[in-house]
Formats: sequence, C-alpha cells, structure tokens
Amino acid sequence: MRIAFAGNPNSGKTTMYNALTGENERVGNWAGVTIGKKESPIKKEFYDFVEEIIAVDLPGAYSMSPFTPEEGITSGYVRDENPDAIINIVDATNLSRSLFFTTQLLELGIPVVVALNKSDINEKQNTEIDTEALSKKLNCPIIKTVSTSSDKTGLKEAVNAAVELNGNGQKAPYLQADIDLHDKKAVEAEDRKRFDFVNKIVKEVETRKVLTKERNSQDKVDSVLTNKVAGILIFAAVMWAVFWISQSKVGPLIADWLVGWIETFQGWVSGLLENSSPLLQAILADGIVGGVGAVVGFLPLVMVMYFLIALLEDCGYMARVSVVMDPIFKRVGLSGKSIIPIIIGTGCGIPGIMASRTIRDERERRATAMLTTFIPCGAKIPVIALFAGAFFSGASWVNALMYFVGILLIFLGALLIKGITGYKYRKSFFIMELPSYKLPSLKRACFSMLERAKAYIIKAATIILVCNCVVQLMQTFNWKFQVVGEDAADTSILASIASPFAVLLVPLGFGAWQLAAAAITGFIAKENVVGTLAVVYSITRFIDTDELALTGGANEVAVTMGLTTVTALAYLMFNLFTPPCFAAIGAMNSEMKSAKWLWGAIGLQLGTGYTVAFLVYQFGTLFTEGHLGNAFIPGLIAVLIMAAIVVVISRRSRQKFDVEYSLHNKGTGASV
Ligand SMILES: Nc1nc2c(ncn2[C@@H]2O[C@H](COP(=O)(O)OP(=O)(O)OP(=O)(O)O)[C@@H](O)[C@H]2O)c(=O)[nH]1
Ligand SMILES: [Mg+2]
Repeated sequence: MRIAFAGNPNSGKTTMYNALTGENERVGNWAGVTIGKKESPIKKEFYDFVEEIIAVDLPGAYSMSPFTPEEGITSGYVRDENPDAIINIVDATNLSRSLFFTTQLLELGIPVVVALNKSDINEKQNTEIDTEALSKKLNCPIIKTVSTSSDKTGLKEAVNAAVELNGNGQKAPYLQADIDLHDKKAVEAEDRKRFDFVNKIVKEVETRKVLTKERNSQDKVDSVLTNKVAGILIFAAVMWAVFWISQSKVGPLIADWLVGWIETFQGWVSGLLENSSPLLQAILADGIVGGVGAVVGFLPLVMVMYFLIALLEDCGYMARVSVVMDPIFKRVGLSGKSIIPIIIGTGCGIPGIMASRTIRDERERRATAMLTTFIPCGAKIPVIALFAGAFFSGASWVNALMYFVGILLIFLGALLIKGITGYKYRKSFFIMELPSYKLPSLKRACFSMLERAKAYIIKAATIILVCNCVVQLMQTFNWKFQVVGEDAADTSILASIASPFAVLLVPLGFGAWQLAAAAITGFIAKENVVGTLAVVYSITRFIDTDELALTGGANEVAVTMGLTTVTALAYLMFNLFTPPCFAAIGAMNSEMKSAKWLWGAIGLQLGTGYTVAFLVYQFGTLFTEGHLGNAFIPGLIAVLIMAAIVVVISRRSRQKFDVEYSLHNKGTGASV
C-alpha cells in the first residue's frame, strides 16, 4: 500500500514522514524545503493488517494547479500515480488557507485522511477545532497530530485511518464546476467560490482567541527584521557571526585537536611501513593518509557552520531574509527567493542549485541556479582556510572577503543575465509566506550537521582518496612508467598534463604545473585542491594556523608553494569563482533543462574566475610592487576577448527583444 503525504508548504509533511519511517529528510521552518518526491516504508509498529506501507513525501503545494515545478511534482503525483491513500497534512494553525487544497484532494476519488498537524500550537494559543464537525463536513476522517512530539499516537491513528478506508474514496464535499480551465476569469471565479465554501466551514468549526500576545510580539519582531535598512544590517551581522564562529573561533579549535589525531595516525602508518618500498610509503602515508587527512582536518569548520545554519533555518529567520532581500534582488533581475538557494549553497552547491526549483519565473530560476555556486560552499572552506592560514596568518577578513566577493559576483552576474535576456520587459511577483518563529531544535541541528559530516567523510574516503592516489601515481611516474627522481619532477605524467594549462595561468600569477594540477582536480571536487596541493608539495600540516604563523611570513607552506600574498589571493579566487565541481554542474544541467543556459553558465563562471584572478594579480602586484605582473598583455587580450563576446551576445539579444516588443506593442496599440 502507498500513502502520499500532501499538503501546503511548511505544514510538517516531512517531519511526519521522518517520524513514521525513521528517515532523516531535510526539514526547515520555511515554505519549499522539500523539492522532490521521497519514498520509504513506514515502520511496522505504526500499523497492523497490511503487509507493507510505503510513505511518499511530496513537496508542499497550495493548489492542484501548480505555479512552480516543485508544486507540479505534487499535483502530478496524486493525479497520475494513483496512491492508495492520501494523508493530507494540514497546518492546524492556518486552517482556512489549508483547506482549499484539501477540498481539491477530496475530489480525486482517492481516500483522504486529514491530519490536523501542529495541534500543539493550537492548544497553546487556545484555538479549538471541532474535529467531529469538520469530519462530517468534509466526509473524511480528521485526526489531530503533533509530528514533533515523542508521543506518536496521533500519527499512528492517521496511518490506521488510511488503512481502514481500504481503497474507498469519499464523496467530495465540493465539486469544481465544469469550466474551461484556459479561461482565466472563470478559473478565478471558481477559486473564489471554493474559498467561500472553505471559509464558511472554518467559521463553523474553529474558535480562535483573537490575536494572542505572542502573535503581536512576533509582528513587532518582524517589522524590525524585515525593515528595509535594519533588516539588511541584521542579516549581514548574523551571517558574519556564523562565519566568525565557524571559521575563526570554534571550528579551528576543534580542527587543531582533530589534526593532532590524524598526524598521530599518519605517524603510526609510516611506522608500520618503515621497511616497505618507498613507493608504497609515498602512496599510503602521503597520498592516502596525508592527502585525505588534509581535507578531513577542515571538517570541524564545515560542521560548525552547518550546525549554525540549521539553527537559523529552523527558527524561521530564513523566510524573513527573503523578504528583506527581495527588493535588492529584484533590481538585478533575481527573486527574493534566490536567497534561499544561496544560503543553502554555503553548505553545498548541489542542494542550493536544486532549491532554485521553488522560484516561479523560469528566467529567475535559471539565473539563480547559474549564480548560486559563486557563494563559497562547504568544500571550498578548506581551500579558503588553507590560504588564509598559510599566507595571511589566519586572518578572518580573508574569509569574509571571499563571501563578499561571492555576493558581488552574484549581483554582477545577475545584471549581466538581465541585460542578455531582456528582463526589463518582464514582470515577476514574489510571494513568501512568513512562518511563525520557534525555538530551533538542537537535535535537528545536530542531525543535519552529522548528516553533512557523514557525506563529507564519505566523499573524502572515496572521490578525494581515489583522486589523491591517482595524483600521487601520476606524479611518481613518467610516461614510460619509470619512477621520476625528485630533481626530475617536471617529467612526471602529472607535470606533462598540467603544464599546458599552467601556461594559460601565467597572466594570473601562478604558472606552476603543481598549482594547475590542483585547480584541475578541483573540478572533480573542490576539496581536491587542498588534497592535491598536499600531495604535490608533500605538505600535510595545513591546519595549525598558530604554528604557521610562528614562522612568520616566510612560513613553510608559503615558501614551498612559491606564491606571494597577491598571487595566493589570485589563486584562491580562481579556485572559488571558476565553475564548481562536476556534480554541481550536473545539478545545474538538470535544473536549467537547457543546453544554451548550461553552456552560458559554464562560460560565465570560467570567464569570471579568470578575470577576477587576473585583476587581483595584476593590480595587486602594481599596488604592492609598483609594476604590473607577468604576461599582462596576453592576459588583457584574453579578458578583452571574453568581454567582447559578452557585449556581442547582449547586443544581439537586445536587438532581438526590441524587435519582438515593438511588434508586440504595435499589436496591442492597434487593438486598443
Ligand atoms: N510545533 C510543531 N511544529 C511542527 C510540527 N510538525 C512540523 N513542525 C515544524 O514545522 C516546520 C516545517 O516542517 P517540515 O516537515 O519541513 O514541513 P513540510 O510540510 O515538509 O514543508 P515543505 O517541504 O516546505 O513543503 C519545521 O520547523 C517543523 O519543526 C508539529 O506538529 N508541531
Ligand atoms: Mg517537506
């Protein structure tokens, strides 16, 4: 038997699904957390009489007529896939809005059980719903539930009610009139009639205490947090605090301790291999333990950040940030909702890109998916931390600067896309529901952090490990499979593959093949930049920023890499702002559904990373040493060619739009 979980966004579907199945799917206190269908068997303890029940968690939807792709998944599923029953999760604190969708679900002929979720909040606010009366009016079982509680009686009842209905659909309390669905006016009139029907029911079954104190104080907080000026300042302060705590305070503290353990382990492995061949030692002790360890050492920084962001998501702040950012984002042709993919993107770009699915306008959606990865993700944190530690004595401004540049590039990129796609002619609307504030759950934040940590470790133990081994082997052998000596490192396979790319990077200040190799492996996974640098330069003690700082500016790592602070900054930015890893590019592909947009995105990201690094290196050198850097002219030519391509593309599309819209205007003019 299959039961679909459907209902409005943020009503608690995924929380209930997790409680019943033992899964750990993403939950958050804003609309649009779930963006795809998830299936899992419900635990046996919740039901009798049937062999197996599969629960299907769906994205939230307000209506059967979808506005966004993720809403389409829900209406498509319940309409076409014939689940055996639907548990309609209704936010009991917002009955009138929720029942619109409920009445539509009741028309499908599939048995529906309504779960009045978040009943605990109603109890606190003294709102009462007469479930018996409601059940009679809707012709279906109504069950009060609290998905966040350890007491699962309500959930059990809801599942059993669905089993009991045994395939018998109810008689719909409200039937849509036979209207032409393409006739906008008729549809609107019909929707209004349905709303009237729903409101009448709610009036009869709900008794509500008017405006509780809590609600008033929430409104007051909202007026500050969503204020045009204060809201932005608060958001900047909150994000700064998140980065400061995770990257400069708590994160490094735990990291130092972890690195100590990794080094002890590495020493132990080296001891075991003392009498074995040097090649085996190099691969196992340096390549695997050293390279992977270098990446894992940064895990605490990432974990602390995930934890803090999970708290922010859960308390209801994220939705406010969207409201604050909407006017600014609109100006550059994005939507306020774009901020959610970007914040999720600070964890990992892939769910970030996927979260753009909740944006209604196709152009805004694609633009968001294209730009999200400019914000440094968790995998880029090790790279930033390494460079901040080795070249800038662990200064926290390096971190802040990278996020700031990331945001700036998102804005500039958005303006560019706006220019190319002729956005000025189009309108977009922004609707964001503000969920109530709540105390964030530490348990959920821990879960979310551990889940992410698990993914990070798995990645380190698979992709990063394999890459490090391959890099180590390619560096050890030449094309004749002879071991290359230390003085002939330039003849290795790795050097010969990376060298042609390194030439292209000379105008950016870092023409060494080792650095090119690390940047290339970075496209497989960004942590590889750190792993590969560890391998090619045989350095593993990256994390101890204190120790590095002790040796002053000419510290070990900086000297080994042969970079100045300016070239180090340029190299760091190149790695951060060129295209993300292949997996994220794959996610972009599936969200954009357009080869033109995908290639546009990759081109934009390559061009941006290259140009930013070029500017930082050339002007940084001019500023610090009084002269321009190497290969200024070839670099300038490359940048100018890229700029010219952009100008040509936007001119062409502008001409196209001008023609299109002048025809359009004439058309409407004639008809007036
Ligand atoms: N007080 C209370 N909070 C709940 C209950 N169920 C869920 N929540 C909270 O409601 C918020 C939304 O929960 P989700 O499970 O993500 O909601 P969803 O319906 O899956 O949302 P979308 O995936 O965005 O459609 C979270 O902050 C939950 O902790 C409940 O019974 N009581
Ligand atoms: Mg959900």
